[in-house]
Amino acid sequence: MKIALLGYGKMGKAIEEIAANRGHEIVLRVSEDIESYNLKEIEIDVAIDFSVPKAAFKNITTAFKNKIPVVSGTTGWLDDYEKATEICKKEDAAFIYASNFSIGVNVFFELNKKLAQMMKGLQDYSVEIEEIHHTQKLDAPSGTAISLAQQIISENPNKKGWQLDHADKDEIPVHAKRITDVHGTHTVSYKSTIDTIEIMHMAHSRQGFALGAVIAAEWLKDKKGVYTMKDVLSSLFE
Ligand SMILES: NC(=O)C1=CN([C@@H]2O[C@H](COP(=O)(O)OP(=O)(O)OC[C@H]3O[C@@H](n4cnc5c(N)ncnc54)[C@H](O)[C@@H]3O)[C@@H](O)[C@H]2O)C=CC1
Ligand SMILES: O=C(O)C1=N[C@H](C(=O)O)C[C@H](O)C1
Repeated sequence: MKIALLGYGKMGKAIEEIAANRGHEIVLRVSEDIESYNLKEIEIDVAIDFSVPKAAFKNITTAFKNKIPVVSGTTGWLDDYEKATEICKKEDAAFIYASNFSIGVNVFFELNKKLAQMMKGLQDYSVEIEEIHHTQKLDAPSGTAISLAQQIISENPNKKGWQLDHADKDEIPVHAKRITDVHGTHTVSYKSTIDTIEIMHMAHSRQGFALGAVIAAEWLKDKKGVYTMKDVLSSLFE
């Protein structure tokens, strides 16, 4: 598979290594807007975008206009997600976005939904989310923490939204901490005066995110349409 890396930072480099181990070729490494490249001149099977919030939408939709399938893991640009999916469909391209490509986190997402279903009627418990990441991270809270909050909100009619730190009773407080060299730790806690129930995922490196993104790219390569990581991992969750 010929891969274009949109964003060649920490994740771009981790993906390069895993892609090479799986027999793929990196044909383009981009650290600026892809409008400055003539994509028609390069043979690309799939683009993998791990860049910066301000660049993601333009780079992803430029790839769609060149009929290149896109796997995107960039966080912090999701106000434009619906617009991106419309352009994908209009251009008959293919797209997977995930706030977290790690297979472990996708299992954690399923646990989070199940736990939220079980806890929604237990009014003595209050729910909160904590995420910890390295100090270079540009966005807060993390995309993964937002996904976790949205999953709880979908299951629990008493929760209408989320807020960083100080939340009203009908909102979920999300705490974002920045500590050197932490790859990504997410905890969902339900606390009462009697006890605490917690689920936690801790990434030990960037390998899990990178492997998940390459698996998603292999799965998406010959497809059209808009998908999620749950589609990619459907056989795991049957
Ligand atoms: N969905 C997931 O599983 C994961 C998502 N992420 C997200 O991926 C993104 C990148 O993370 P890192 O690699 O750690 O960040 P990084 O800061 O190491 O790399 C970002 C790269 O984007 C490049 N860039 C800047 N402007 C650009 C433009 N206009 N077009 C293309 N590239 C441009 C920068 O030169 C830099 O090399 C972040 O949004 C992060 O939250 C990170 C890990 C896992
Ligand atoms: O920036 C990171 O590093 C990460 N970002 C993603 C997020 O915002 O959820 C995923 C992972 O936690 C690492």
